[in-house]
Amino acid sequence: MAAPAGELFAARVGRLAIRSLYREVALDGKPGLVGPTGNGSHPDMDFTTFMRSLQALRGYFPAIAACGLQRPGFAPLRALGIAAEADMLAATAAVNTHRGAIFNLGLLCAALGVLQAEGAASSAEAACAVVRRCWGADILAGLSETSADAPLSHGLIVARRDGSGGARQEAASGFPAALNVGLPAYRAALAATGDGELAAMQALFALIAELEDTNLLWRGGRAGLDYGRRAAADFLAAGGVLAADWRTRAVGIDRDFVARRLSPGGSADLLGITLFLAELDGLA
Ligand SMILES: CC(C)(COP(=O)(O)OP(=O)(O)OC[C@H]1O[C@@H](n2cnc3c(N)ncnc32)[C@H](O[C@H]2O[C@H](COP(=O)(O)OP(=O)(O)OP(=O)(O)O)[C@@H](O)[C@H]2O)[C@@H]1O)[C@@H](O)C(=O)NCCC(=O)NCCS
Ligand SMILES: Nc1ncnc2[nH]cnc12
Repeated sequence: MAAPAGELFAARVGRLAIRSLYREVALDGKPGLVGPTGNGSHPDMDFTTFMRSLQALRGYFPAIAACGLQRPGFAPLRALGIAAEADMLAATAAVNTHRGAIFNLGLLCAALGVLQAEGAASSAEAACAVVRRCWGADILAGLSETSADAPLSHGLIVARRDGSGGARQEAASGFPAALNVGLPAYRAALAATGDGELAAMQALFALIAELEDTNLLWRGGRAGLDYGRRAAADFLAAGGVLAADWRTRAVGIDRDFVARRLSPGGSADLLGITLFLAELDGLA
């Protein structure tokens, strides 16, 4: 018997989510980040840890897309996200690989479910607008909440110390960094080179240059964030991936990030989201 349409839809969304996260981690030479041939500023994880994490999340993205078909409030999405975090931590021996992605990409998968239920076409702009419209207020409420079951995260610590809205602000605002920075950089570099990996690298540097990445803030404070953003902006000003010597420059930035223990983990998550959004037009 054929699977119901909702199940097929959710499975398609889930496959796109996993593929986008795979493309992010498989991109080699990212500064300070884990890739297939290095672990950047992360002694506690490597490429295999990320593969285990992705395997553990295979069921989550279709499940949250299917939940979106019911046009849910925030509470059921949060419950799915918390369960997925537990699955991730069990698969990685308690290393945090995809916390941001579980949250960000989970919300976007649910948004696609809402659009499908409303009979609306899916696009990057429409999916981001659903997240803002349907769940933005509940997401922001979490910024001021702490309790025994919601202990202080690194993001909440830097929110209080440095006044950064972090992952919650980005999601509640409808992912402006992914829509207005990552996606245009990705599309322009893809048009110029025809190479998806080069385009992804350009998008990553564009995101690092602009984002208030709470991982950079957590690891390096305001000076670390400023350093990381300036290094990425200089890379782009020198031509980014269109410059003949871009790989040498990227290797130098990676070396500098590792020497300072800096990791742009939030920008890496938003690259995963950018790659997801780039494939949304026409996903029915
Ligand atoms: C709402 C949550 C995302 C929690 O957010 P919060 O800010 O309170 O908590 P964090 O634990 O800091 O996680 C946020 C992660 O989001 C990524 N991120 C950072 N900046 C941004 C940004 N500006 N925009 C978007 N996303 C951003 C980033 O994720 C990556 O970093 C992870 C590694 O982080 P961490 O362990 O802190 O780093 P290390 O430096 O390695 O630690 P040490 O070695 O020093 O110990 C990595 O996983 C990347 O993903 C931030 O870390 C959400 O998690 C939440 O509330 N969940 C509950 C479930 C829920 O509500 N779900 C809703 C429906 S899905
Ligand atoms: N490739 C990566 N390396 C380190 N942290 C990350 N968070 C998301 N992707 C990451």
